[in-house]
Amino acid sequence: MSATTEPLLAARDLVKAHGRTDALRGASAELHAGEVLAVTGPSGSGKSTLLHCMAGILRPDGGSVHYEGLRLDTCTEDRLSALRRTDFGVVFQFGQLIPELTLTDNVALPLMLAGTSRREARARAGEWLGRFGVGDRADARPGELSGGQAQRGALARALVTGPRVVFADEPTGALDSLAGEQVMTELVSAARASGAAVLLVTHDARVAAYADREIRLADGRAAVTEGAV
Ligand SMILES: Nc1ncnc2c1ncn2[C@@H]1O[C@H](COP(=O)(O)OP(=O)(O)OP(=O)(O)O)[C@@H](O)[C@H]1O
Repeated sequence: MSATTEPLLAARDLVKAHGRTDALRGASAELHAGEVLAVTGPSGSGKSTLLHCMAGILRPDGGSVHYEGLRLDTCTEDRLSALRRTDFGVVFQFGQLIPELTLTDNVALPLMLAGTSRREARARAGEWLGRFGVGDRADARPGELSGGQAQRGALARALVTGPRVVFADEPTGALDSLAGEQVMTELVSAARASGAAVLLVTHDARVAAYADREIRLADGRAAVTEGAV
């Protein structure tokens, strides 16, 4: 990863308050194409807020977020929604699969929202579920799955559209350490195989060790110089 290439996604001097709490106070981060970047730091340091601002889920109060040529922090909701459907995938701590839908339909949904036919979307969902080792659970609903199986389904849902960036917020936070290691290994290898960059928020050094690079937040801004993990 050359430091001279333009970042794919760049947050600069972000400021964001939640009510009276200053969650970000001048946080900056750059994500390059194809890299896995860990954002670490203690509880409350602003990691999730930074991820949400960089994913266009939250609008910062100050600073900027650039994704390729686009200013995410000022672009329209419609443009942001379209981008989140096509270019971004998200995985959260508790998979957040839709409980009423089967695993296949959960994974097929982002494709269908992007205009793919149901039949084609379900076929591609099935391939991704197989790739993540949960093909045999395709017809199960989330409530019938183990935490690790549900999280693999969430990974499949995040990657099925071929995103350029996967945002993963404590993706192993609800899993035991073995399941967590498996999910991290699968996330990183699937992202590398498809060329997606990963912005990984974690407070766990073992999870951060899967990243190419780490930035550490403290009190809403970068605490130390960026460096290799
Ligand atoms: N929706 C909200 N409403 C009010 N305060 C919030 C909200 N979300 C976050 N905060 C506060 O903003 C600060 C930063 O929170 P954030 O979740 O970004 O930190 P974090 O580093 O991801 O923490 P954790 O590791 O505990 O998830 C914290 O003080 C938190 O309590």
